Amino acid sequence: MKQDGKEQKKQGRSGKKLQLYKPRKKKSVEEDAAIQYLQAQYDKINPAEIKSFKDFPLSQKTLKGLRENNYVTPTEIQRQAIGYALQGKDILGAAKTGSGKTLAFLIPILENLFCKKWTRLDGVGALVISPTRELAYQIYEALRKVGHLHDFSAGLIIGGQNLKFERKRMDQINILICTPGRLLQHMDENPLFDCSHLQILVLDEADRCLDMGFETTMNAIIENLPSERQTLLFSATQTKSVKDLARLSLSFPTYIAPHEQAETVTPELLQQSYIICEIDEKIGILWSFIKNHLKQKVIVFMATCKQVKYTYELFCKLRPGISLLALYGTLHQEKRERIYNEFCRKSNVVLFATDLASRGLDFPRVNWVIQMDCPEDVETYIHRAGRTARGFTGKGEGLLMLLPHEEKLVEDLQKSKIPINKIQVDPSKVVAPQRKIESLLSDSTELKQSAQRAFVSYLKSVFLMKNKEIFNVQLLDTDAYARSLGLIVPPYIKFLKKYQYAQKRQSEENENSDAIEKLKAKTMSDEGSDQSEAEEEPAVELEKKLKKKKKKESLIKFDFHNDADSDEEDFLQVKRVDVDPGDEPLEEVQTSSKKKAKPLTKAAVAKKLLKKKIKVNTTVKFTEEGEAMEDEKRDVKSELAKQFVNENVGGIDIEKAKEVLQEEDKFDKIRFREKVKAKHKEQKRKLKNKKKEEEGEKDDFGSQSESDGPDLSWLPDPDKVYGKKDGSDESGGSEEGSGPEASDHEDNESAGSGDESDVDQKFHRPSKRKLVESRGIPQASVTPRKLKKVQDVAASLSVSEAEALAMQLLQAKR
Ligand SMILES: Nc1ncnc2c1ncn2[C@@H]1O[C@H](COP(=O)(O)OP(=O)(O)OP(=O)(O)O)[C@@H](O)[C@H]1O
Repeated sequence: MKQDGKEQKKQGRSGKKLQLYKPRKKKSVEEDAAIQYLQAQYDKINPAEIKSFKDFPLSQKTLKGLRENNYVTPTEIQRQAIGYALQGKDILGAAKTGSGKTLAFLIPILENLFCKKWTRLDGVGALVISPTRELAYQIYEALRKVGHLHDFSAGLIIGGQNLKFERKRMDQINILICTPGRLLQHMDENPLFDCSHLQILVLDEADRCLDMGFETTMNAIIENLPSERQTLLFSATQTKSVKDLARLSLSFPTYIAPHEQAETVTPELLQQSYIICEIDEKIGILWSFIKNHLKQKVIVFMATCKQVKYTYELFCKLRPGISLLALYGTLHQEKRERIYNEFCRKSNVVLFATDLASRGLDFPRVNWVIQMDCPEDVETYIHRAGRTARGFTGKGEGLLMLLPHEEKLVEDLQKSKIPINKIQVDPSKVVAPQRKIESLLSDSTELKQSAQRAFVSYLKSVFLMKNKEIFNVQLLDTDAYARSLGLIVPPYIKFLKKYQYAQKRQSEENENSDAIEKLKAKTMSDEGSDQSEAEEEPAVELEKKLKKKKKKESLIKFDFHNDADSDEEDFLQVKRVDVDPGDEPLEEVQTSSKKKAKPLTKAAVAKKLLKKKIKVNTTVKFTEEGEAMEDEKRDVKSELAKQFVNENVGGIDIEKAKEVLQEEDKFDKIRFREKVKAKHKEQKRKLKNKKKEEEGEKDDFGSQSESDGPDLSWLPDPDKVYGKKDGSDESGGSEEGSGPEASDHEDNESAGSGDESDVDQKFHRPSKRKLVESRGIPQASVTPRKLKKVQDVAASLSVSEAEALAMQLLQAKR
């Protein structure tokens, strides 16, 4: 059927072809004859009889191409697979790494298209899909070398290249080598892309192409391909999954695994060993290894791009004395190609790489493969290790670094027929450039950030691994790992904290549900006896409470969009899950979201204080106007203390501090004495005021101030006029006149004197001293203001009035 469709197509275009191309009648007759002969031989192929490529019924162009590249004797997989492939069978090919699987599918492709007289105008006849760009490039190069004598056009369609350029040429390509993503892009977007006449589909590293990572892409690609085609699957770790094979709709595939009965699944000349070390020893061991293998070609595999990037940057700065290269997925395509070619070319070089370089890449003469981080599974180990000891005679060594709890992997390796031996590291030969790394990091923020990223990405990769028996992030000494990378302060591992928190919650929930179960069980067992309803309540109640708690918790779930590894800031979003909004108040959510706000650490507080230049443990008092008052106690007075404060040196000099305190003590004593004096003065003043007040209350004239009321100092001194009554009057001063007796008399007087008594009460009673002064003391000694008052009052009263007033006063006194 395939053949028929092809023939029809060719006939339909034949007229056009003759006009465009030179007639090649003679040549085509010869070719037809050759093709017929070859095709007739296909059924007779016996792999056991094949000694060289010549023994296969191959076209002269292919044989010449092989010869030119020194391919004379086919490898085991080539011997067994090529015959079946030429017969048009679907193949599942599994063979050790470096055993020549590439030629095992390239030769059948060339022969298939040759026999079908495929031309440029026939479009895509063969499709080879590879999981990585580098591998696709390598296959393309191998095809160009072996198939250059054929007239087919070949194209490499991988990501990171010029899409427009590829688009225009897609309709002219006969053999297409591609990666899944880019192929699907052309299938979806490029109207010129047509693979409806595809003859052969090849999946190199088939198990990888069909695994979870490429599942949807591959499914979409397969849907676009004609179902009538030959399919060849090759890998060192071939899939036998019925599901995978069903996806590809293989028709009775032939399983070819020449090494299935072999003692080992890895190349015979590959010497494999492993060491057990602590996580913080890895960098030192790697550094020492490189320093001891300066004349070798080494590949170092790590778990993540960020680790590769950091180790490369760090080791470049440490200058080990050998070329260093790094190959990982996030590099620009051009750079990836340059590094790939450079590593192929050089002989004394170290390549740090991710698993991007673990499959299929055929770097020549690699001496060592170091697996610095535990491989995900046995398959990954096989592919990584297989980058050395390739081809017929290739030798090589592999070293696997494992953490103590990762040693379980060795059992799996040995079960999978991988001969691996444990070796010990000679500690005397391990020199970790720890100090140098730390100083490099302190000098370069970029390098430090790179280290932080490497740290987090490694932990995350461990966390995401499926095999939890081997990969357990909880068992890692993260602080030690951070230190080994040169990070004195280990970065915050957000995703891990989140996970630990979730786990804690889970265990709490489990405990609670256990408690419920126990209570329920108890209730059930007691049911036979006299069990009241009230006694059943605890289990039910507890369950209800837990349900309520769960509901509350579901309200306050947060969605951390950007995870630990992301360099962006946190973005918190409240996510309400399966909750009836009527059940719980909104406040609940809000308060909880506040609680979830970033915790204020002591370090953060200290930073804030430093930034705002706030002195801790100090009290600042403010006036009512809001002005800061100086704290006298904290003011230093002595010169020595001032000097001490200004020096502001870290640490405490006890002796000097003592001297300063003694000096300050003197000033403190003076200050204290002054304070006591002031206090006494104040007390005296208060007492005086109090007395004055009391006096004022009892005073007939209602005023204590000498200046306030009318001054009657001009009146004659009653003592002088009437003689002294007793000695106490004089000694008591002005206050003596306001005794209890006087007040009694005043009361009586006021009762009988009518208006006059009212007038009396308005005037201040002058002190005896003033009365004396107004008479005897020269006027110059009286203050001008008082003098004026005296004059004013004197002027306002007539002599008789004044005398009457004086008499009244004297009577009252008596
Ligand atoms: N018949 C041969 N004679 C000599 N050298 C060969 C032959 N076939 C392949 N080689 C060489 O062996 C090396 C490994 O071949 P190839 O890359 O095809 O191995 P592979 O089985 O695909 O390995 P992997 O599983 O790692 O992809 C290549 O350098 C290739 O040139």
